[in-house]
Amino acid sequence: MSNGAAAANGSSTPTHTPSQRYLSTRGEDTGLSFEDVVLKGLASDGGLYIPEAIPAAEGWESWKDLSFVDLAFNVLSLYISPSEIPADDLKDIIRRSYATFRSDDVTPLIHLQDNIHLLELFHGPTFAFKDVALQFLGNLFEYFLVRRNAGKEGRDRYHLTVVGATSGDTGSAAIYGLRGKTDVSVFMLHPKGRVSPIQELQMTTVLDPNVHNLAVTGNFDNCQDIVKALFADPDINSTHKLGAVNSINWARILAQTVYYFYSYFSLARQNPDSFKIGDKVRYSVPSGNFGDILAGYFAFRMGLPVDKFVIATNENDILDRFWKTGRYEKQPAYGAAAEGGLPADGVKAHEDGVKETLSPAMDILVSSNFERLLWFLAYEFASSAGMDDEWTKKQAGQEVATWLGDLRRKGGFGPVYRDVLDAARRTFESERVSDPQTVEAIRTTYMSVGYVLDPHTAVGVEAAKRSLERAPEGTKIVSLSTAHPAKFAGAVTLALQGEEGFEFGKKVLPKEFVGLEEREKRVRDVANDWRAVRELVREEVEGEKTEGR
Ligand SMILES: Cc1ncc(COP(=O)(O)O)c(C=O)c1O
Ligand SMILES: N[C@@H](CCOP(=O)(O)O)C(=O)O
Repeated sequence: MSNGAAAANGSSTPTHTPSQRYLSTRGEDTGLSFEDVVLKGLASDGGLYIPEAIPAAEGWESWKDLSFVDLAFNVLSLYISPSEIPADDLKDIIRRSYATFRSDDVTPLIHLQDNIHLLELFHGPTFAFKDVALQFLGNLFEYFLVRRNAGKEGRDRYHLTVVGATSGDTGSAAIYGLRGKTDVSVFMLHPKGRVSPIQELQMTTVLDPNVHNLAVTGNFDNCQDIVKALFADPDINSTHKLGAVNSINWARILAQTVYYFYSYFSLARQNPDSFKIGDKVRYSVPSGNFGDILAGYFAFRMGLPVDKFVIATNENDILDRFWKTGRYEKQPAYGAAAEGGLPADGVKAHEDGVKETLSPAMDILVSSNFERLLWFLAYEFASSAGMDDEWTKKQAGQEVATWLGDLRRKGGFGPVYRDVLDAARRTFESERVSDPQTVEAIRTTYMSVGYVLDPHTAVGVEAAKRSLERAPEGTKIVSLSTAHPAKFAGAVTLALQGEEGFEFGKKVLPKEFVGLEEREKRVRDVANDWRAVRELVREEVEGEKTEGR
């Protein structure tokens, strides 16, 4: 499969290159514009949007000294036609999105130890990597809505009803990206009692009238399923324009692609003697919904020299099991949980199969973005038949629809064809990191270099170390640091309590989090029932529209 995999297919958007037109992974929606897919979020056939072709980043080497904002403009313009967003407007959206970050580098790279560098992605407003995409997406929604609503009044205005699911971080990042914006209501579903106390406070202390926090009796996957059920419901879709902030929204993946390029150039700048532009780098990515690592895959397919992506999972290890067995199954047929009862490392497994770990944002049973990778793997497999591009794409869409149908009906699919698995293994490898190993990674990192890792980042660092043991001598790895440690006080304190010089309040806690628990909160409990959520959404949006917001 080449970088510019597609030829133009006679789509309805002739001013767009193939990488600026979008199709659904399940094959039924094609030829959509960037604005269409950003506002729709999820395709009507239940699939996720992907560009019809991955563009080659021609001359990417010359981007090496660009600021984050200028680099972002170069990357994003390959996927967004200037006929949709003129260049100056896109530059302005990007500039405003990253002006809210506490670091001039936006996503600074630091040397951790040996050949491991950390890509710090938590310098945005909510101290999590999600801000990189959600600050941008919030401004993008606003841009499209202002344009659509020019000269319109009252009920003629396009009102976006954002519904999202969070295991902790997407929620606050989306809320901070959208709070107070005109013509948008935000409904954020989190699993009640299964996000960290700081994460919960970050969401529930935002009192803007357009923000609604819903605590669902259930797990993250139940929240994600409710969101998908709402998108699939013709009833609410005819009365409300639903919008997505989860990584099912293509703009989330696209914005995250930028920091793979940026970190690559930072690595070259910081290591002039041992890493040159053109050398291959390895990335370790703490993974749950597979969005962050998929953004890296796009950067790689655009031409960034990457030797491997390491998928780092916690004990909710559906991805790790896929890479080991070729089977994608909610319930493991092998490994700790299959050995009967609680696994040896003592993690609590809920009846629903999701384990409650020290890295709760990754407590996810089914990784929604894996579907996008599956499409590219299926496309590559189908292209060996030597048919034309239209046939090949159709075939890929059908294959994905069959796999996802089996996942829904039978709880899993696979083993996939050997060639598909081999292709997945050429670009990715995987590691599963248990809670005790996570604690140990936080402790040993602190003891050796004095750096405090958050538990998700620790999963990535532990996987990075294991991967380097297999890698060719001198390989450099960038491990993604996806959240600030202060968001996960329990895990960090468990690992570091009593260690010399460690004091959570002084060493870890940023001033922005002090006093959060004293603030007023707003949250509603809801059952794990998508119809009940639908009625609540209707009621609230009606109220907002009546008040003219
Ligand atoms: C802190 C943190 N790390 C890692 C992840 C996993 O990222 P992804 O879901 O994109 O795989 C998440 C949640 O998405 C997260 O919040
Ligand atoms: N870990 C996420 C779960 C939602 O994933 P998303 O990237 O698809 O929004 C979270 O913290 O909410």
